[in-house]
Amino acid sequence: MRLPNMSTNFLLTPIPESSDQVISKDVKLAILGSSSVGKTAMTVRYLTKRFIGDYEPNTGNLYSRLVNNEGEQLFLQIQDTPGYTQVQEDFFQVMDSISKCVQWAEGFLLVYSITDYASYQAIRPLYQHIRKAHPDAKIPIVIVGNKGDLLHARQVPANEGIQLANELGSIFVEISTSESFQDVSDVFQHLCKEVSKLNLHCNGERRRASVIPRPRSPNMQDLKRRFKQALSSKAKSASLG
Ligand SMILES: Nc1nc2c(ncn2[C@@H]2O[C@H](COP(=O)(O)OP(=O)(O)OP(=O)(O)O)[C@@H](O)[C@H]2O)c(=O)[nH]1
Repeated sequence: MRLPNMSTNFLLTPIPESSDQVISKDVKLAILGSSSVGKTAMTVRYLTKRFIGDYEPNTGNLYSRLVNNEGEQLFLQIQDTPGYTQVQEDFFQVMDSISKCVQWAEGFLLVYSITDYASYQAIRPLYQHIRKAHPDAKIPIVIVGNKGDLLHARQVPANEGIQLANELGSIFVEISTSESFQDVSDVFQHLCKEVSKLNLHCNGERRRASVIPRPRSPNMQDLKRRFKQALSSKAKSASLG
């Protein structure tokens, strides 16, 4: 599903044309938070390993990638969402695209900057928005305190992040996107794993692996045997009648 009003930025690894295997799992993640907390930087860091300093304010890009998560191949889509502040002119438009994104995604990164207390305060309403949209589902959510390298400018103590996450029942991690690719990667990988587990659970069946073999052509021996069986039971019922 494409989200309306959102451009698509495909950092796409081509899907291999394997003869007898098809990719079976989609994982749809969304990254939400106030403006300038580092949502785009985090996403690009995860997908390219690089930290790129400056981005245009983002209006909502969808990134797609094939990833390997603990041996399981996933078709990962990450929706980067526009940052919002409650005073901005296009607040309702932004909230509308965030709402669509919240409906669409299966796992969420809620990001604030440790240097911006208001961005921390935006996490709870975003969290409630997600819970409202998915009242019955145990949607995986990770709260991320980003810009952990800017300790001199810290406005949000780490224990406030921990406290909020405990209260909301989600996972919390403080990271620096600029300093650690590994930390960023761990967050995304964790969320992929949780969504993938949940999908298994929700489908009510254990899918054997991330790849499902294409159906094979019918077994001729088996067809002949069943045909014979059908003929003999017909013959029996004719002789009885
Ligand atoms: N020092 C430091 N700067 C960071 C970090 N992560 C992001 N930034 C910087 O923060 C600024 C905002 O980053 P973006 O990724 O554009 O933030 P965003 O949340 O996508 O912002 P919007 O597009 O407005 O929603 C950029 O100048 C980044 O270089 C970090 O971990 N440390």
